[in-house]
Amino acid sequence: MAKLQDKVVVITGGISGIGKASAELFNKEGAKLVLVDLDESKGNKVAEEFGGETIFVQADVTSEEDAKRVFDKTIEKFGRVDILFNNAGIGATKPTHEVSYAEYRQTVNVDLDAVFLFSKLAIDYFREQGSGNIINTASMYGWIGAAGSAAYNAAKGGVINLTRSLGVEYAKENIRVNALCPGFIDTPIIPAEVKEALAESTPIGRLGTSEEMAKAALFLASDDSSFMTANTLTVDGGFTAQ
Ligand SMILES: NC(=O)C1=CN([C@@H]2O[C@H](COP(=O)(O)OP(=O)(O)OC[C@H]3O[C@@H](n4cnc5c(N)ncnc54)[C@H](O)[C@@H]3O)[C@@H](O)[C@H]2O)C=CC1
Ligand SMILES: CC(=O)C(C)=O
Repeated sequence: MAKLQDKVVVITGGISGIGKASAELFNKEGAKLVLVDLDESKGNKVAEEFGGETIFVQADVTSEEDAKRVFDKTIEKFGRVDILFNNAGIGATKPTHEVSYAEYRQTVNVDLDAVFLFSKLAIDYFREQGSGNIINTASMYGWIGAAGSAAYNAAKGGVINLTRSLGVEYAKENIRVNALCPGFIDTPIIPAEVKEALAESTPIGRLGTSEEMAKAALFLASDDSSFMTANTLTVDGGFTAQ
């Protein structure tokens, strides 16, 4: 039996990197997908590759109006929503003294505030339905300090504790909330010129792949993790143990 048969899954940042690999795996496991991202033509192409049970909704995750439209389209097409994968994100690599307040706000807006916005809207449907599952892509940088990405790290730390708080708050309503905390993964968010150094700094000696993150996300999305909520899954090649 497929692990996500007929489950309706909304994946933000679903057309690149970790989100796209997860969409591919979830699709193989029988899910109906709503891919959410910024680039309309790329999004429609990716959705077409997946076939009839996938739609793409162009949206900026920081916009409340766009977020509401995502759920309206999801209900219009599939009649329900079972899983929300808050995965969209932007990196931020600059010394803090060079970061403007507007840049800080944008990082926190995409990487943290949007997770609250989408979760809140999903929870309304989940409470009505009597079940639901939220997966948030945080980061190992939510656990540790690292130079040059203070806003990003603050946002991801916030995602971890937002996850715990929502998980505790809605556990009795059959709504699970967990976070995936990847280490350095080979996706477009990592600048090409630092990949080798990041691989060397990782105990396993390489970057992780999007496909490896997708398998971890599938664990959180499926009943394989049925007793897990308000918690985190760190998949980092040993980085945070150093
Ligand atoms: N690649 C890595 O080493 C790590 C990535 N992460 C997190 O994984 C998540 C996925 O990132 P990757 O797959 O690595 O990068 P990616 O750049 O391949 O994917 C991120 C996606 O989010 C979308 N996105 C960005 N801003 C958006 C907005 N305002 N509205 C809608 N969509 C938006 C992008 O267009 C892109 O498709 C992010 O939350 C990132 O912070 C966490 C730890 C490590
Ligand atoms: C993007 C990135 O490098 C992490 C660790 O989140």
